[in-house]
Amino acid sequence: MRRTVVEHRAAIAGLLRWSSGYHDDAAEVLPLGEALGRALAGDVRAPVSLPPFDNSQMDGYAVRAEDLAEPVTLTVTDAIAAGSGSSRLESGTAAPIMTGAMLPDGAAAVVPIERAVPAQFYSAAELADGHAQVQLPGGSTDGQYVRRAGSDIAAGETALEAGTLLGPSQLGLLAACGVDAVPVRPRFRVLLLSTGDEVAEPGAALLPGRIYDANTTLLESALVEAGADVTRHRLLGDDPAVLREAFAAITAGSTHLVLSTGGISQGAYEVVKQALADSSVEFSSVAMQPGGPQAHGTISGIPFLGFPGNPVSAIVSFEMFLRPALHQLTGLPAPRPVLEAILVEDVRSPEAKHQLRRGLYREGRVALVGGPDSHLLHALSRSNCLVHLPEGVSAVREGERVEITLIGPVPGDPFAVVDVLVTESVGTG
Ligand SMILES: Nc1nc2c(c(=O)[nH]1)N[C@H]1C(S)=C(S)[C@@H](COP(=O)(O)OP(=O)(O)OC[C@H]3O[C@@H](n4cnc5c(N)ncnc54)[C@H](O)[C@@H]3O)O[C@H]1N2
Ligand code: MOO
Repeated sequence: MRRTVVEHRAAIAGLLRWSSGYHDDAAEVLPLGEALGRALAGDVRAPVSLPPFDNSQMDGYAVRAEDLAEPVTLTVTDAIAAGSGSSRLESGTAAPIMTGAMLPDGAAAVVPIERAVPAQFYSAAELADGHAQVQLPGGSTDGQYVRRAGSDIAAGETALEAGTLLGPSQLGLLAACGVDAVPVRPRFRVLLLSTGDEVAEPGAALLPGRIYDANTTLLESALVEAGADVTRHRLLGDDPAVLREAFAAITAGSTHLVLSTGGISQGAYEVVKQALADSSVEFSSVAMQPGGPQAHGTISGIPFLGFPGNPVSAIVSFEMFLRPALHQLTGLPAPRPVLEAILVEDVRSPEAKHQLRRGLYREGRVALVGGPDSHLLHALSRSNCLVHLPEGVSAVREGERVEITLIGPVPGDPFAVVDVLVTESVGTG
Protein backbone atom coordinates (compact mmCIF):
# COMPACT_ATOMS: atom_id res chain seq x y z
CA MET A 1 0.00 0.00 0.00
CA ARG A 2 1.25 3.49 -0.85
CA ARG A 3 0.58 6.44 1.42
CA THR A 4 1.51 10.06 1.76
CA VAL A 5 3.69 11.35 4.58
CA VAL A 6 0.66 12.99 6.18
CA GLU A 7 -1.37 9.76 6.04
CA HIS A 8 1.43 7.70 7.55
CA ARG A 9 2.10 10.28 10.24
CA ALA A 10 -1.57 10.15 11.26
CA ALA A 11 -1.50 6.33 11.25
CA ILE A 12 1.51 6.23 13.60
CA ALA A 13 0.04 8.85 15.95
CA GLY A 14 -3.22 6.84 16.08
CA LEU A 15 -1.37 3.57 16.64
CA LEU A 16 0.49 4.93 19.67
CA ARG A 17 -2.57 6.69 21.06
CA TRP A 18 -4.87 3.66 20.90
CA SER A 19 -2.52 0.72 21.45
CA SER A 20 0.48 1.79 23.53
CA GLY A 21 -1.38 1.80 26.87
CA TYR A 22 0.66 4.89 27.72
CA HIS A 23 -2.25 6.73 29.30
CA ASP A 24 -2.95 3.79 31.63
CA ASP A 25 0.40 4.31 33.36
CA ALA A 26 0.35 6.25 36.63
CA ALA A 27 1.98 9.64 36.96
CA GLU A 28 5.23 9.85 38.91
CA VAL A 29 5.72 12.48 41.59
CA LEU A 30 9.25 13.87 41.34
CA PRO A 31 11.18 16.46 43.33
CA LEU A 32 11.85 19.57 41.22
CA GLY A 33 15.53 18.65 40.91
CA GLU A 34 14.60 15.49 38.99
CA ALA A 35 11.75 16.89 36.90
CA LEU A 36 13.76 18.77 34.25
CA GLY A 37 12.65 17.76 30.75
CA ARG A 38 9.51 15.93 31.90
CA ALA A 39 5.88 16.83 31.09
CA LEU A 40 3.42 17.75 33.84
CA ALA A 41 0.76 15.12 34.51
CA GLY A 42 -1.78 17.59 35.92
CA ASP A 43 -2.45 21.29 36.33
CA VAL A 44 -0.45 22.91 39.14
CA ARG A 45 -2.05 25.82 41.01
CA ALA A 46 0.03 28.50 42.70
CA PRO A 47 -0.19 27.93 46.48
CA VAL A 48 1.03 31.52 47.11
CA SER A 49 0.82 34.77 45.18
CA LEU A 50 3.88 36.07 43.38
CA PRO A 51 5.07 38.37 44.70
CA PRO A 52 3.62 37.20 48.02
CA PHE A 53 3.47 40.84 49.34
CA ASP A 54 3.84 44.42 48.05
CA ASN A 55 7.57 45.10 47.84
CA SER A 56 10.11 47.59 46.56
CA GLN A 57 11.51 47.37 43.03
CA MET A 58 14.41 49.73 43.90
CA ASP A 59 16.83 50.58 46.66
CA GLY A 60 15.42 53.93 47.83
CA TYR A 61 12.95 55.58 50.19
CA ALA A 62 9.41 54.40 50.88
CA VAL A 63 7.17 57.48 51.04
CA ARG A 64 3.55 58.25 51.83
CA ALA A 65 1.05 59.42 49.18
CA GLU A 66 1.03 63.03 50.44
CA ASP A 67 4.83 63.30 49.92
CA LEU A 68 4.98 62.20 46.29
CA ALA A 69 4.11 65.16 44.10
CA GLU A 70 6.06 68.11 45.52
CA PRO A 71 9.67 68.44 46.77
CA VAL A 72 9.75 67.52 50.44
CA THR A 73 12.17 67.03 53.34
CA LEU A 74 11.39 64.02 55.56
CA THR A 75 12.81 62.43 58.70
CA VAL A 76 14.55 59.14 57.95
CA THR A 77 13.43 56.07 59.91
CA ASP A 78 15.24 52.76 60.41
CA ALA A 79 16.05 50.90 57.18
CA ILE A 80 13.88 48.04 55.92
CA ALA A 81 15.96 45.18 54.52
CA ALA A 82 14.71 42.40 52.22
CA GLY A 83 13.37 39.67 54.51
CA SER A 84 12.11 42.07 57.24
CA GLY A 85 8.53 41.57 58.37
CA SER A 86 5.75 44.16 58.28
CA SER A 87 6.32 47.74 59.51
CA ARG A 88 4.52 51.10 59.41
CA LEU A 89 5.49 54.41 57.81
CA GLU A 90 4.37 57.41 59.89
CA SER A 91 3.48 60.82 58.50
CA GLY A 92 6.51 63.08 57.90
CA THR A 93 8.95 60.20 57.55
CA ALA A 94 10.65 58.25 54.77
CA ALA A 95 11.95 54.70 55.26
CA PRO A 96 15.16 53.50 53.58
CA ILE A 97 13.99 50.37 51.76
CA MET A 98 15.95 47.78 49.81
CA THR A 99 14.94 45.98 46.63
CA GLY A 100 12.57 43.12 47.48
CA ALA A 101 11.79 44.41 51.01
CA MET A 102 8.15 44.49 52.13
CA LEU A 103 6.56 47.92 51.70
CA PRO A 104 5.59 49.40 55.09
CA ASP A 105 1.90 50.05 55.77
CA GLY A 106 1.09 53.63 54.81
CA ALA A 107 3.72 53.82 52.02
CA ALA A 108 2.47 54.58 48.49
CA ALA A 109 5.65 54.51 46.40
CA VAL A 110 9.45 54.24 46.38
CA VAL A 111 11.83 57.02 45.35
CA PRO A 112 15.18 55.56 44.13
CA ILE A 113 18.20 56.52 46.24
CA GLU A 114 19.79 58.29 43.23
CA ARG A 115 17.00 60.92 43.30
CA ALA A 116 17.38 61.64 47.03
CA VAL A 117 19.67 64.18 48.73
CA PRO A 118 21.90 62.83 50.13
CA ALA A 119 22.08 60.16 47.41
CA GLN A 120 23.58 57.54 49.76
CA PHE A 121 21.92 55.72 52.60
CA TYR A 122 22.71 56.76 56.18
CA SER A 123 24.58 54.23 58.30
CA ALA A 124 22.79 52.65 61.25
CA ALA A 125 24.91 54.84 63.59
CA GLU A 126 23.84 58.02 61.73
CA LEU A 127 20.18 56.99 62.06
CA ALA A 128 20.46 56.16 65.75
CA ASP A 129 19.50 59.62 67.10
CA GLY A 130 16.39 59.87 64.85
CA HIS A 131 17.39 63.29 63.40
CA ALA A 132 18.59 62.26 59.92
CA GLN A 133 16.71 63.91 57.08
CA VAL A 134 16.34 63.37 53.35
CA GLN A 135 15.19 65.72 50.55
CA LEU A 136 13.06 64.15 47.83
CA PRO A 137 12.39 65.94 44.53
CA GLY A 138 8.65 65.39 44.02
CA GLY A 139 7.20 64.26 40.69
CA SER A 140 6.62 60.69 41.93
CA THR A 141 3.36 58.83 41.37
CA ASP A 142 1.32 56.44 43.46
CA GLY A 143 2.61 52.87 43.07
CA GLN A 144 5.93 53.93 41.51
CA TYR A 145 8.59 51.20 41.93
CA VAL A 146 6.17 49.05 43.91
CA ARG A 147 5.75 45.42 42.90
CA ARG A 148 2.22 44.52 43.93
CA ALA A 149 1.35 41.22 45.60
CA GLY A 150 0.00 38.83 42.96
CA SER A 151 1.09 41.00 40.01
CA ASP A 152 2.87 37.95 38.50
CA ILE A 153 0.37 35.29 39.58
CA ALA A 154 -2.31 35.22 42.29
CA ALA A 155 -2.61 32.35 44.77
CA GLY A 156 -5.01 29.73 43.44
CA GLU A 157 -4.46 30.54 39.76
CA THR A 158 -3.16 27.81 37.44
CA ALA A 159 0.61 28.20 37.38
CA LEU A 160 1.24 25.49 34.76
CA GLU A 161 -1.14 23.33 32.77
CA ALA A 162 -1.07 19.56 32.37
CA GLY A 163 1.26 18.57 29.55
CA THR A 164 3.63 21.51 30.03
CA LEU A 165 7.22 20.61 29.29
CA LEU A 166 9.27 21.41 32.39
CA GLY A 167 12.28 23.53 31.48
CA PRO A 168 14.28 25.89 33.70
CA SER A 169 11.64 28.68 33.55
CA GLN A 170 8.76 26.40 34.52
CA LEU A 171 10.73 24.75 37.33
CA GLY A 172 11.87 28.18 38.53
CA LEU A 173 8.23 29.31 38.70
CA LEU A 174 7.25 26.23 40.72
CA ALA A 175 10.15 26.81 43.12
CA ALA A 176 9.15 30.49 43.50
CA CYS A 177 5.65 29.28 44.41
CA GLY A 178 7.12 27.00 47.09
CA VAL A 179 6.20 23.79 45.24
CA ASP A 180 8.86 21.13 45.88
CA ALA A 181 7.53 18.13 43.94
CA VAL A 182 5.32 17.70 40.87
CA PRO A 183 3.37 14.92 39.16
CA VAL A 184 4.95 14.14 35.79
CA ARG A 185 3.84 11.90 32.98
CA PRO A 186 5.63 8.55 32.84
CA ARG A 187 8.43 8.00 30.39
CA PHE A 188 7.47 6.40 27.09
CA ARG A 189 9.16 2.98 26.94
CA VAL A 190 10.65 1.61 23.73
CA LEU A 191 12.12 -1.81 23.02
CA LEU A 192 14.67 -1.27 20.27
CA LEU A 193 15.63 -4.23 18.08
CA SER A 194 18.23 -4.35 15.36
CA THR A 195 18.29 -7.01 12.68
CA GLY A 196 20.62 -8.20 9.95
CA ASP A 197 23.42 -10.76 9.76
CA GLU A 198 25.71 -8.06 8.45
CA VAL A 199 25.71 -5.82 11.49
CA ALA A 200 28.40 -5.96 14.17
CA GLU A 201 28.67 -4.21 17.54
CA PRO A 202 30.93 -1.13 17.47
CA GLY A 203 34.22 -2.14 19.07
CA ALA A 204 34.13 -5.71 17.67
CA ALA A 205 36.40 -6.82 14.82
CA LEU A 206 34.86 -6.10 11.42
CA LEU A 207 34.72 -9.21 9.24
CA PRO A 208 34.62 -8.88 5.44
CA GLY A 209 31.19 -7.83 4.16
CA ARG A 210 30.02 -6.64 7.58
CA ILE A 211 29.22 -3.19 8.88
CA TYR A 212 28.89 -1.75 12.34
CA ASP A 213 25.44 -1.26 13.85
CA ALA A 214 24.82 2.48 13.60
CA ASN A 215 21.04 2.36 13.87
CA THR A 216 20.71 1.18 17.45
CA THR A 217 22.89 4.02 18.74
CA LEU A 218 21.33 6.53 16.36
CA LEU A 219 17.75 5.71 17.37
CA GLU A 220 18.50 5.11 21.03
CA SER A 221 20.08 8.58 21.24
CA ALA A 222 17.21 10.19 19.35
CA LEU A 223 14.65 8.50 21.62
CA VAL A 224 16.48 9.36 24.83
CA GLU A 225 16.86 12.95 23.66
CA ALA A 226 13.10 12.91 23.03
CA GLY A 227 12.48 11.85 26.65
CA ALA A 228 11.87 8.11 26.12
CA ASP A 229 13.21 5.16 28.08
CA VAL A 230 14.99 2.72 25.75
CA THR A 231 15.80 -0.94 26.15
CA ARG A 232 18.18 -2.27 23.53
CA HIS A 233 17.58 -5.84 22.42
CA ARG A 234 20.58 -8.01 21.62
CA LEU A 235 21.51 -7.92 17.94
CA LEU A 236 19.33 -10.34 16.02
CA GLY A 237 20.45 -12.05 12.83
CA ASP A 238 18.51 -12.77 9.68
CA ASP A 239 16.62 -15.82 10.98
CA PRO A 240 12.86 -15.14 11.01
CA ALA A 241 12.26 -17.98 13.50
CA VAL A 242 14.59 -16.36 16.04
CA LEU A 243 12.90 -13.03 15.56
CA ARG A 244 9.44 -14.62 15.87
CA GLU A 245 10.52 -16.11 19.19
CA ALA A 246 11.78 -12.74 20.36
CA PHE A 247 8.47 -11.13 19.41
CA ALA A 248 6.53 -13.88 21.19
CA ALA A 249 8.50 -13.26 24.38
CA ILE A 250 7.40 -9.62 24.57
CA THR A 251 4.72 -9.44 27.23
CA ALA A 252 1.82 -7.01 27.22
CA GLY A 253 2.52 -3.96 29.37
CA SER A 254 6.31 -4.47 29.28
CA THR A 255 6.82 -1.68 26.74
CA HIS A 256 4.82 0.97 24.89
CA LEU A 257 6.46 0.35 21.53
CA VAL A 258 8.62 -2.19 19.75
CA LEU A 259 10.85 -0.56 17.15
CA SER A 260 13.12 -2.29 14.66
CA THR A 261 15.23 -1.20 11.72
CA GLY A 262 15.95 -3.07 8.52
CA GLY A 263 14.52 -6.18 6.93
CA ILE A 264 11.33 -4.69 5.53
CA SER A 265 11.85 -4.08 1.80
CA GLN A 266 12.15 -6.35 -1.23
CA GLY A 267 15.26 -8.47 -0.53
CA ALA A 268 15.53 -12.25 -0.32
CA TYR A 269 16.31 -12.06 3.43
CA GLU A 270 13.87 -9.51 4.82
CA VAL A 271 13.82 -10.91 8.32
CA VAL A 272 11.23 -8.59 9.86
CA LYS A 273 8.89 -9.01 6.92
CA GLN A 274 9.24 -12.78 7.03
CA ALA A 275 8.85 -13.05 10.79
CA LEU A 276 5.67 -10.98 10.67
CA ALA A 277 4.27 -12.48 7.45
CA ASP A 278 1.12 -13.84 9.11
CA SER A 279 0.63 -10.95 11.47
CA SER A 280 -1.52 -7.84 11.18
CA VAL A 281 1.59 -5.69 10.67
CA GLU A 282 1.27 -3.69 7.46
CA PHE A 283 4.25 -3.23 5.14
CA SER A 284 3.76 -0.08 3.15
CA SER A 285 5.51 2.30 0.86
CA VAL A 286 5.37 5.93 1.91
CA ALA A 287 5.88 8.63 -0.70
CA MET A 288 8.98 9.85 1.11
CA GLN A 289 12.70 9.63 0.43
CA PRO A 290 14.62 8.58 2.45
CA GLY A 291 12.32 6.37 4.49
CA GLY A 292 10.04 4.94 1.78
CA PRO A 293 9.62 1.38 3.11
CA GLN A 294 7.73 1.34 6.41
CA ALA A 295 6.07 -1.25 8.63
CA HIS A 296 3.53 -0.63 11.34
CA GLY A 297 0.96 -2.56 13.35
CA THR A 298 0.76 -4.43 16.63
CA ILE A 299 2.50 -7.46 18.10
CA SER A 300 0.60 -9.04 21.02
CA GLY A 301 -1.36 -5.81 21.14
CA ILE A 302 1.80 -3.68 21.49
CA PRO A 303 2.51 -1.10 18.76
CA PHE A 304 5.25 -2.12 16.38
CA LEU A 305 7.16 0.11 13.97
CA GLY A 306 9.67 -1.17 11.44
CA PHE A 307 11.91 1.55 10.05
CA PRO A 308 14.08 0.95 7.00
CA GLY A 309 17.65 -0.21 7.59
CA ASN A 310 19.54 2.62 5.95
CA PRO A 311 20.62 4.86 8.85
CA VAL A 312 19.44 8.15 7.32
CA SER A 313 16.13 6.49 6.38
CA ALA A 314 15.75 5.36 9.99
CA ILE A 315 16.40 8.75 11.55
CA VAL A 316 14.25 10.59 8.98
CA SER A 317 11.44 8.12 9.80
CA PHE A 318 11.92 8.96 13.47
CA GLU A 319 11.82 12.71 12.80
CA MET A 320 8.83 12.59 10.46
CA PHE A 321 6.65 9.98 12.17
CA LEU A 322 7.66 8.90 15.65
CA ARG A 323 8.90 12.15 17.16
CA PRO A 324 5.68 14.06 16.35
CA ALA A 325 3.57 11.14 17.63
CA LEU A 326 5.53 11.07 20.90
CA HIS A 327 4.96 14.78 21.34
CA GLN A 328 1.22 14.39 20.77
CA LEU A 329 0.95 11.49 23.18
CA THR A 330 3.35 12.39 26.00
CA GLY A 331 4.05 16.14 25.66
CA LEU A 332 7.72 15.30 25.00
CA PRO A 333 9.78 16.24 23.11
CA ALA A 334 9.17 19.88 22.18
CA PRO A 335 8.20 20.21 18.51
CA ARG A 336 11.02 21.00 16.10
CA PRO A 337 11.06 24.58 14.79
CA VAL A 338 10.08 24.81 11.12
CA LEU A 339 11.48 27.80 9.21
CA GLU A 340 11.52 29.16 5.71
CA ALA A 341 15.02 29.58 4.30
CA ILE A 342 16.59 30.67 1.03
CA LEU A 343 18.20 27.80 -0.84
CA VAL A 344 21.72 28.68 -2.01
CA GLU A 345 21.87 26.21 -4.91
CA ASP A 346 19.63 24.55 -7.51
CA VAL A 347 18.18 21.18 -6.54
CA ARG A 348 16.09 18.52 -8.25
CA SER A 349 13.70 16.20 -6.44
CA PRO A 350 11.50 13.18 -7.37
CA GLU A 351 8.09 14.71 -8.03
CA ALA A 352 6.15 11.73 -6.69
CA LYS A 353 7.87 11.80 -3.28
CA HIS A 354 8.39 14.13 -0.36
CA GLN A 355 12.15 14.28 -0.38
CA LEU A 356 14.13 15.28 2.69
CA ARG A 357 17.61 16.55 1.98
CA ARG A 358 20.06 17.26 4.75
CA GLY A 359 21.07 20.90 5.00
CA LEU A 360 23.12 23.41 6.93
CA TYR A 361 21.06 26.45 7.88
CA ARG A 362 22.40 29.76 9.10
CA GLU A 363 21.15 33.32 8.96
CA GLY A 364 18.16 32.67 6.76
CA ARG A 365 19.97 30.58 4.13
CA VAL A 366 20.33 26.85 3.70
CA ALA A 367 22.98 24.83 1.82
CA LEU A 368 22.53 21.15 1.06
CA VAL A 369 24.96 18.77 2.78
CA GLY A 370 25.73 15.63 0.78
CA GLY A 371 23.43 13.97 -1.72
CA PRO A 372 19.96 12.47 -1.34
CA ASP A 373 21.18 8.91 -0.56
CA SER A 374 20.19 7.29 2.68
CA HIS A 375 23.57 5.82 3.67
CA LEU A 376 25.23 9.27 4.06
CA LEU A 377 25.71 9.38 7.83
CA HIS A 378 28.75 11.66 7.69
CA ALA A 379 26.77 14.28 5.78
CA LEU A 380 23.93 13.91 8.29
CA SER A 381 26.38 14.54 11.13
CA ARG A 382 27.41 17.86 9.53
CA SER A 383 23.85 19.07 8.92
CA ASN A 384 21.45 20.89 11.23
CA CYS A 385 18.19 20.64 9.28
CA LEU A 386 16.00 18.60 6.99
CA VAL A 387 15.14 20.44 3.79
CA HIS A 388 11.58 19.69 2.62
CA LEU A 389 11.03 19.12 -1.09
CA PRO A 390 7.37 18.06 -0.98
CA GLU A 391 5.43 15.84 -3.36
CA GLY A 392 4.71 17.69 -6.59
CA VAL A 393 8.01 19.59 -6.51
CA SER A 394 10.58 18.49 -9.09
CA ALA A 395 13.06 21.37 -8.83
CA VAL A 396 13.86 24.38 -6.68
CA ARG A 397 16.14 27.11 -8.00
CA GLU A 398 18.90 28.94 -6.14
CA GLY A 399 17.37 31.91 -4.29
CA GLU A 400 13.95 30.32 -3.87
CA ARG A 401 12.46 29.58 -0.48
CA VAL A 402 12.17 26.13 1.03
CA GLU A 403 10.76 24.91 4.30
CA ILE A 404 13.25 23.37 6.71
CA THR A 405 12.96 21.54 10.01
CA LEU A 406 15.76 22.39 12.41
CA ILE A 407 17.22 19.26 13.99
CA GLY A 408 20.46 20.68 15.36
CA PRO A 409 22.09 23.87 16.61
CA VAL A 410 22.46 26.83 14.26
CA PRO A 411 26.05 28.10 13.92
CA GLY A 412 27.08 31.73 13.65
CA ASP A 413 25.82 34.84 15.36
CA PRO A 414 22.87 33.87 17.56
CA PHE A 415 21.63 37.48 17.46
CA ALA A 416 21.67 37.78 13.67
CA VAL A 417 18.26 38.38 12.12
CA VAL A 418 16.90 34.98 11.15
CA ASP A 419 14.09 34.16 8.84
CA VAL A 420 10.40 33.81 9.57
CA LEU A 421 9.33 30.96 11.81
CA VAL A 422 6.65 29.16 9.83
CA THR A 423 5.34 27.05 12.67
CA GLU A 424 6.64 25.12 15.63
CA SER A 425 5.46 21.94 14.10
CA VAL A 426 6.67 19.00 12.12
CA GLY A 427 7.08 20.20 8.58
CA THR A 428 4.85 19.95 5.62
CA GLY A 429 3.53 16.64 4.45
N1 LIG B 1 14.43 -3.91 -4.99
C1 LIG B 1 14.30 -2.97 -4.07
N2 LIG B 1 15.30 -2.78 -3.21
C2 LIG B 1 15.21 -1.84 -2.27
C3 LIG B 1 14.05 -1.04 -2.20
C4 LIG B 1 13.01 -1.27 -3.12
O1 LIG B 1 11.97 -0.60 -3.10
N3 LIG B 1 13.17 -2.26 -4.01
N4 LIG B 1 14.01 -0.05 -1.29
C5 LIG B 1 15.28 0.50 -0.90
C6 LIG B 1 15.11 1.44 0.15
S1 LIG B 1 14.46 2.93 -0.31
C7 LIG B 1 15.52 1.21 1.41
S2 LIG B 1 15.41 2.45 2.59
C8 LIG B 1 16.04 -0.06 1.83
C9 LIG B 1 15.31 -0.58 3.06
O2 LIG B 1 15.73 -1.83 3.30
P1 LIG B 1 15.42 -2.65 4.58
O3 LIG B 1 14.63 -1.87 5.54
O4 LIG B 1 14.92 -3.96 4.18
O5 LIG B 1 16.83 -2.73 5.27
P2 LIG B 1 18.03 -3.73 4.98
O6 LIG B 1 17.92 -4.25 3.61
O7 LIG B 1 18.11 -4.66 6.09
O8 LIG B 1 19.22 -2.71 5.06
C10 LIG B 1 19.32 -1.60 4.21
C11 LIG B 1 20.68 -0.98 4.37
O9 LIG B 1 20.85 -0.54 5.70
C12 LIG B 1 21.98 -1.13 6.29
N5 LIG B 1 21.69 -1.41 7.70
C13 LIG B 1 20.80 -2.28 8.17
N6 LIG B 1 20.81 -2.29 9.52
C14 LIG B 1 21.76 -1.44 9.89
C15 LIG B 1 22.26 -1.00 11.14
N7 LIG B 1 21.77 -1.50 12.29
N8 LIG B 1 23.25 -0.09 11.17
C16 LIG B 1 23.75 0.42 10.00
N9 LIG B 1 23.30 0.07 8.79
C17 LIG B 1 22.34 -0.86 8.73
C18 LIG B 1 22.18 -2.40 5.52
O10 LIG B 1 23.47 -2.86 5.60
C19 LIG B 1 21.79 -1.96 4.12
O11 LIG B 1 22.86 -1.30 3.49
O12 LIG B 1 15.94 -1.02 0.81
C20 LIG B 1 16.27 -0.56 -0.49
N10 LIG B 1 16.24 -1.65 -1.39
O1 MOO C 1 13.58 5.12 1.24
MO1 MOO C 1 15.16 4.54 1.17
O2 MOO C 1 15.03 5.20 2.70
O3 MOO C 1 15.32 5.89 -0.02
O4 MOO C 1 16.81 4.80 1.11
